[in-house]
Amino acid sequence: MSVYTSVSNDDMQAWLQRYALGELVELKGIAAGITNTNYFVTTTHGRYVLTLFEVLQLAELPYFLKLKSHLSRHGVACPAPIADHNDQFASLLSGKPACLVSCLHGSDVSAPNAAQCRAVGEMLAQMHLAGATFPLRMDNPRGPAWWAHTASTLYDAMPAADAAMLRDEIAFQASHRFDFLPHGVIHADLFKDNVLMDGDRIAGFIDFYYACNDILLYDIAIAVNDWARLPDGSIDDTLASALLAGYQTVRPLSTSEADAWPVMLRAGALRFWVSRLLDFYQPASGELTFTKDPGVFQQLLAAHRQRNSFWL
Ligand SMILES: Nc1ncnc2c1ncn2[C@@H]1O[C@H](COP(=O)(O)OP(=O)(O)OP(=O)(O)O)[C@@H](O)[C@H]1O
Ligand SMILES: N[C@@H](CCO)C(=O)O
Repeated sequence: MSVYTSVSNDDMQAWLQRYALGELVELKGIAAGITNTNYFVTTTHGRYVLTLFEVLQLAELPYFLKLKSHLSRHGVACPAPIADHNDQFASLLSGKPACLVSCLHGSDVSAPNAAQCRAVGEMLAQMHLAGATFPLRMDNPRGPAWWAHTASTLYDAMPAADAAMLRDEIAFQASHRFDFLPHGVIHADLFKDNVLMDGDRIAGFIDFYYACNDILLYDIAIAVNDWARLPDGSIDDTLASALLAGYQTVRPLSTSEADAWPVMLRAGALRFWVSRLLDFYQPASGELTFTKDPGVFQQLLAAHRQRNSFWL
């Protein structure tokens, strides 16, 4: 149960007075989720999701909440943050930065079908277009400088063959930069558990807390690496093609983007191999996150490195 911070009904009712949302009817902890504490909040006006941020600080939230607000205002399926009477999206509750967002009707899927992958691709492209008018900027905190530095702290702890592969891929990526490709706001973590589906329709993208400015194609690669990945670590070409086809109904890829695709898939796999290795070898103190298997992304990266033909 990921309710790390408890909120009493009295505290919630008092905090709700900051909003034009009526009176508290029910407060129910959400079991899913790893990083933050989430509750369903029912008031006399409707149903919302309360997030208490366990890691991010109050001052770090405006970029992410303003982005969600911008995207939602542009019709991208994602929760809309609710502003309080001070026109703020976040304030402290039970000692933690907290916000309320609209509640979506959907749930995440673990084994998506092609129609769902197509819908994800289409919505991702809509998000990329809508992001073009978002005025704030955020550098990618987990880009090439981060993975190179992080890997340097891990090599000694890793089996020699794995460390050699990691070194080799980091050198490969350093010699294949695509900074000339279209950039914009990317989600950067659009895994299956960060999309709520309502049948084959997207109810909403969630968890924008790695969103940043980076290469748009990289965002597609991250999504394909999770949405089309089979339990054995290989990529299902039908699902990958469906996601890319959906994307291209909205934003067709250029020849330069198509040429960069195999390298970008490797970059997406590398980024999550490194973050999972970091969690595995150097778990943060006061650990709230559950370690996910780094081997999955090493396996995927190895498959991408061996493959000669791709879907673009
Ligand atoms: N706006 C929303 N509408 C409906 N349900 C939501 C909404 N936001 C979150 N949820 C539900 O809460 C669960 C946990 O949310 P989320 O995955 O964002 O948790 P987290 O701990 O903040 O992030 P993570 O698990 O990625 O570290 C989701 O799987 C979903 O079931
Ligand atoms: N989606 C990430 C975790 C959150 O960043 C992973 O599966 O490693």
